[in-house]
Amino acid sequence: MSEFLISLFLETLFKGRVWQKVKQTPTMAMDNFVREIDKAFDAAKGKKPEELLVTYKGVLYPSGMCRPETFQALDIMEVRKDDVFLVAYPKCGTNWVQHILNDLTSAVSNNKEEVPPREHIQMLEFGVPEKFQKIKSLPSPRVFTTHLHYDNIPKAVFGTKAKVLVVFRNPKDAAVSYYHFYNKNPGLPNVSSWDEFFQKFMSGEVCWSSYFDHALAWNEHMDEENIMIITYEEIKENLLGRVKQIAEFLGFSLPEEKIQSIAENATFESMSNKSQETHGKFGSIIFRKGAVGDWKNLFTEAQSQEMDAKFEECLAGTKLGARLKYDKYCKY
Ligand SMILES: Nc1ncnc2c1ncn2[C@@H]1O[C@H](COP(=O)(O)OS(=O)(=O)O)[C@@H](OP(=O)(O)O)[C@H]1O
Repeated sequence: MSEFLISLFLETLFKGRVWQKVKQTPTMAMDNFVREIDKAFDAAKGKKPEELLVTYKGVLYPSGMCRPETFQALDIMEVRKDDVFLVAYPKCGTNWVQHILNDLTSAVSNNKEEVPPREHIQMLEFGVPEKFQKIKSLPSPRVFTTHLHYDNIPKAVFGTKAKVLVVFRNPKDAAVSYYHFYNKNPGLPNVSSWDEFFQKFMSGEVCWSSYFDHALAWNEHMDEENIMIITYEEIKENLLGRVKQIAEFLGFSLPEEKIQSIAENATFESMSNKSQETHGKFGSIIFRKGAVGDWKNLFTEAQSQEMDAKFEECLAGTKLGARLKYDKYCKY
């Protein structure tokens, strides 16, 4: 089949006119995904800063990716008990852990040759509402990702036995990563300086709202059945061990060599080397540095103290606060 016919076919598929079980190679699915992100990237370039954001139920979102109709359709999404949900505040390691989950679920999937173009639709709040129709025919186990606050995740997710993996990162590195993302991503309005962004981050005037509100909500739910919390720093400390732990949480039994190869494919080096292929123009924006402690290059002493005080006020003495190892990762 010519490239033109393949793209026409996938385009039709994505628009919802045809949706059946389709045998695609991973490369076909990925190429289509990359085309879609590149399109979104180029479309955002012509927009005015005020057109780049949309507010839904009091929370800011990038208008190029999120629309009210999709949030409404998401509220009534059908959830399966073997679905896997990855929840992460922006810049806490979403793409990293999504990659691990995709590899783990592919490894246990019986229909390995059928690779649905799931990358289009994995992020719950992105894209068109029609995608929820397509989602219905995806084979299990399906993997979904979201940056949404606990309160905005469909209740059905917690009403089933679906597994929920929640990723957090220390707030100082998350803020720095988010700052660079705001400035390099044409889909978000530029901020004039780190100082300006720091204040926005602290007050929650950023897309998906306040880091601290997200953390406080998860602190209340982290011990519930089918919920597992993991931190960026824990994965960084021991990638192989964490891949194993995630596989156990999902109830997957895989050979040691498979776990090892999934971990090898999930190193920052491996993912950033392939990022052009996997994420198109967003590749170099998402896979920036992949380090712990980059905050020391931007935070002033006063900003560091302000963050320390906020952490003390919100999360010190909490279970999630302890897991974040604030003193180890956020102090000089
Ligand atoms: N494999 C691997 N190892 C280590 N670090 C990694 C990896 N993959 C992504 N990253 C880093 O995660 C940061 C991006 O976070 P997200 O994927 O959550 O971003 S997004 O909100 O979905 O845009 C971003 O962090 P910064 O480099 O600090 O900006 C990425 O570099």
